[in-house]
Amino acid sequence: MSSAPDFLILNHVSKIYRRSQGFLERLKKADASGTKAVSDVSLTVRHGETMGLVGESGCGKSTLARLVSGLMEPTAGEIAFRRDAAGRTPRLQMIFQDPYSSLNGRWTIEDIVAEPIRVHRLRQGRAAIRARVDELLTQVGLSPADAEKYPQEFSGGQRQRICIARALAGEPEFLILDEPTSALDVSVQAQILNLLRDLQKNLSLTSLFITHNLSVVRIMADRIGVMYLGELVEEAPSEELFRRPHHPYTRLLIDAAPDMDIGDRSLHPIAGELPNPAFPPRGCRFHTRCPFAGDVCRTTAPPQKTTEAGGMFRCHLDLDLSNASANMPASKAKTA
Ligand SMILES: Nc1ncnc2c1ncn2[C@@H]1O[C@H](COP(=O)(O)OP(=O)(O)OP(=O)(O)O)[C@@H](O)[C@H]1O
Repeated sequence: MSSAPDFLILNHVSKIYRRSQGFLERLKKADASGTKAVSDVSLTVRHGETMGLVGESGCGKSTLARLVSGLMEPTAGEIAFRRDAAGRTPRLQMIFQDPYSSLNGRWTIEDIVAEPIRVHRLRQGRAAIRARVDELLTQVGLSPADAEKYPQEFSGGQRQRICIARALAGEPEFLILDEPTSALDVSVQAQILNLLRDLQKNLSLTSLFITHNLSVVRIMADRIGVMYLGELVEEAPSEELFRRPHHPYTRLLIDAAPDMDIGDRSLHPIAGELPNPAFPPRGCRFHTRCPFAGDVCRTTAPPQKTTEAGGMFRCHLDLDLSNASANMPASKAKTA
């Protein structure tokens, strides 16, 4: 386990999106509390570490990212960053999925990348700012000559490089990456992931990396948290999570992940539908799709268990999922 100091701590964080109910919903006795997008999530990110967050669409990953970034307040729980001697929280930047909509088409690349430098007063004077823009463009694999151009003159991968340069321009200590390669072609995806990995190493950034694709997060993250219907169901050092997953959902995500080495593009879907997060199943939220679910899973929320490798999981069962696919309930359940 890393001995680095704690950088970010989430303590029993929840977020409910309230909504007004229609007449029919009241008749059906629908849950008035709204969508529980994030439910009682506790997590620690250490200094210099990349924490990956993975789960299917709708599991609450982006909501968690927005809570951590301060764009939204949690309904319950606390989010605390390590502060420096002056009591300041770390400078934070975000990189989003869609490099098309996140760049202003009327601004030149120079204006876009220079904006955080100006806002945070990181360089003084036009020449110094321009020199820094050139340096950043080079760092992300673009050319200083690109500074004069506009976003629409670039491909998706190049636009994501511009977004990365803009994020780095703010000299962040903490980076939130929300599906930064999901909108890109698979070959471009690999280039951007390589770039991000090099930057992480060279700039020793602490980051939260969000994706629905376990293959991607495996390349990027030191630790991985797996979310299902708003809950963190497993969390472990990356290699450990792949070597010995403890939660059936993690096993299914591993089986669903495309093989990045052979340029596989397809994420094989997981059987069964994700239930509506406004009405999560009783007991273990995953029981409706779990090939191992027993009676206790249908009635009682699973306890949180810790592993020898410094991970945690929430499952009533203690399954050996290291090899067998969870689609085939051949795994040995030691306890039920
Ligand atoms: N502003 C909102 N108002 C109401 N419900 C919302 C809002 N944003 C998200 N939700 C709901 O909260 C749940 C979690 O959404 P969230 O976007 O956090 O998940 P996600 O795992 O990031 O999925 P995706 O990858 O599709 O963005 C979903 O059921 C979603 O419909």
